[in-house]
Parts: sequence; C-alpha cells; structure tokens
Amino acid sequence: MPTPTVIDTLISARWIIPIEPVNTVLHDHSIAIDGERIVAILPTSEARQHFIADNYHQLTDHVLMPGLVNLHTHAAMTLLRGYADDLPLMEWLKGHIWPAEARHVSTEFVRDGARLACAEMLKGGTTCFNDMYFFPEAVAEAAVDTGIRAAMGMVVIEFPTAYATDPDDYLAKGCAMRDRWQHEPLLNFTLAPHAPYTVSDDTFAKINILSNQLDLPIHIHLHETTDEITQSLTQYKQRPLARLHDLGLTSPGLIAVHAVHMNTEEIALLAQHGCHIAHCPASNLKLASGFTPVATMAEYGLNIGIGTDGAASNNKLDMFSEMRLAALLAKGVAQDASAIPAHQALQMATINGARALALDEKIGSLIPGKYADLIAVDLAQINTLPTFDPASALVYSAGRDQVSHVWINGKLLIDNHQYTQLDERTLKMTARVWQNRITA
Ligand SMILES: CSC[C@H]1O[C@@H](n2cnc3c(O)ncnc32)[C@H](O)[C@@H]1O
Ligand SMILES: [Zn+2]
Repeated sequence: MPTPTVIDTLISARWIIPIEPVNTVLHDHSIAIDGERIVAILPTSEARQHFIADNYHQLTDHVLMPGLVNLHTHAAMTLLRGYADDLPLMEWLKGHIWPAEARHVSTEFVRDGARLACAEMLKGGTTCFNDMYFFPEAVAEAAVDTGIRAAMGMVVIEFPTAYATDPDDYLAKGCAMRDRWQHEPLLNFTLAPHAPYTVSDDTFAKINILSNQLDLPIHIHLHETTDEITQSLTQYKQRPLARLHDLGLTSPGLIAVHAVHMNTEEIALLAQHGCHIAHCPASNLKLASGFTPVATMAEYGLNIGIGTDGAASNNKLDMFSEMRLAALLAKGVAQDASAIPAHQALQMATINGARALALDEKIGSLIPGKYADLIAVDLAQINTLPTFDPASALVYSAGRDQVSHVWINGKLLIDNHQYTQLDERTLKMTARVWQNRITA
C-alpha cells in the first residue's frame, strides 16, 4: 500500500453537493484540504487510505457545499436594522436612511457595523460578500479581521458625505483604498456607482475608463423601482439601462443589482453583453419594489446571483432565506412550478455569484485546485427529515442555524456552530452601544 499523504484537513460527509458538475450529489465522500486549497474529493473509504490529516471531521448527517456568495449588501447597515421599516424605497432612503447616515456614518460606524455583518454572514454560511458602502477601508478591515472573503465597492454618489466631497474625491478615495488593500488574499474590488439617479453621465464616463484600466467589475443598483425609470425618462429621455448602454457600461463587468423592472428587450441586451444580475428577493418585497423576472432572465442565459441587500431593508443577512425566496418567487412570477429548481437555486447562491465577481476560477464550487471555501449543513433536524434529496432540503426546508462548520481559504471559522476567532459578547455589546447612540 502507498504511504498516505499528510494534509491539513480531511472532512468526510454523508453528502457533498459540489455544484460543478451541475446537479451532482456525492454520497459518503470526503474532501481533502491542504493549505488554502481543496486537493481531492474521493469516496471516504479511499480518502481514509490516501490521506492522514491533522484535523479530521466526520460529519455523518451533513451535506458539504461551497460557501454562499452574497452578491449585494451594505454590510455596515446592520447598525440600521429595523430603523425604518414598511416604507417604499425613495421614502425610506430620502426620509429616513440618508438623514441617519448623514448623522452617524463614520469610519467607526462602518467598522463596527461591518464586523457585525461579517459575524452574522459567517454563522449563516456566507463565505464571500460583495459590498457597497461609504468608508470601504473600514469594511476591508472588518473583513480581514473576521476572515471572510469579500469584494470592496469603490463607492461613488454625486452628493457630498462625511466620506467624500464630490465624485472625483470618491474615486480618489476608492483607488487609494484599493492600492492599500489589494495584496490581501481574501479581498477583491469593484467600482460601485450607487444608481443611475445619483450618478451623472460625466462620472459614469470616468468610472467606465477606470473599470477598463483596472479590470474591475461595476456594481450598481439598476431598475429597482418604477419611479427610477420614470425619473430617468423625464431627465434623460431614456430608461436607465439604455443610458448606461449608450455610455458603454454594458459588458461582462456589469453587475446589475435588483433589475426588477426589465422588459424582454432589456433582458436580451443584458444577456447579449454578458452582464450579471444580483437578485435581492427579500429587499424587493420589503420595499415593495416588485418582482424580478428571474425565470425569463435564466431562459435568456443571464448569469443571476443572489444578494441580501443591507440589513436595513431585509432585515437579515441570511442567504438560506434568499435562496428559498428566489426559488419560490421565480415559480410564482412565471406561473411555472419547474422554474428555478433546487439545484439551480444553489448554483445562483454560489458559482453564479462567484462568476459575477470574476472569482469562479477560485471559488463557488468544490473542485480540486479551488480555494477551500465550504460549509457543512446538519440535515438531521426535525425540519429537514426525512431527507430524500439534500438539495431540496437545503433550498426548501433548511435554515441558516443548521450551518455547523464554515471553512474559508482552508481555515475553520465556524466549528460546530461556534466562532473560532470572534467573541460574540463583544459583538453584541458594540451593537447595543450603537443602538443607544442612534436613539439618543
Ligand atoms: C453610496 S453607499 C450605498 C448607499 O445605498 C443605500 N441603499 C441601501 N439599500 C439600497 C437600495 O435597495 N437601493 C438604493 N440604495 C440603497 C445606502 O443607504 C447607502 O446610502
Ligand atoms: Zn443595495
């Protein structure tokens, strides 16, 4: 018998859903991890002969799958969770959220809020998030401290805030942030113009040049409400997507967040140019924005990932809830029960998000050579038994509280439902301090 290879971690599980190849469920297999990467996936009987691991996990009732990719959030907005509910987007933003942000947002607010968000996301199986917020340096700091993978938005909005004075200042600060953090292995970057109604043509032109020069995706709220479209028709005599297209922004680098009100021609245009959708079903429902035509988008071959949006409009950062909502809403909207089946919902929450961020060579599926970003979900709970099909259990009946283990870049960050590096008491205390400051 050949000498076994010594590796860092071996995880044996009842099921593995690797996402690639699609619609695959492996039974009684093991994943071998060495350093930051997956080195092998083998039947457990073989893996136990081939490998000796420093850390061995035998997960008899669990499914292993790639970590979830939250394709759109505003992490620091955890500190505004429940601050203004039951309002439509513009009333919510202009009447409540922007005034609160003007009063409170600072480096400290963003660092504390983002840490809370990272902790919430990690516990619920999210291993990568795509952020858009003021003071992205503070989000970067929180992500690096907590060990989560993330894409930092180099945010731009036309009005002055405590963070920046004008669009050039936002862009200069975004570039400085990227220069400072670009060597962090878990950090990635996007350009993040807020929305068509808050960014001018001149600024979009500069963003487009930077995106091409630095090879960065552009992450933007787009066609979120009918008001946005009406306003654009009045001001620019064009729908927002047509305007972005004329400005040269429709490309495989574009991540269109929400994309609720898209007609068939617009869906075809997005697909033709290889753009991506960040579907945020809970936020779209809570702000009463409408129903994204996900099944039609999928038919056109658009790449659709899933996001939570911020905790002030959701009010959870729970990718399990989003996956379920995405699958159910797609069926209801299309009046087709076969729209977005369970495996497709899992792909949306993993590899599709990774693809939108141009990270699909590195994460989003469990393949030897990729970074070891993966989660274990315990299916031996009342609400997931019997388990005829683990993909169905994950999408339609499991909750984020069933995530038992989380590895990112090969590192164990949640071990049997507990943080390995974070102090939950301190996180809770900080949230309460901010609650008092905000209500004072
Ligand atoms: C410029 S930083 C991000 C900015 O976006 C605001 N925001 C949060 N959720 C939404 C949403 O659904 N649509 C539009 N804008 C949103 C957030 O409060 C920040 O001001
Ligand atoms: Zn948003």
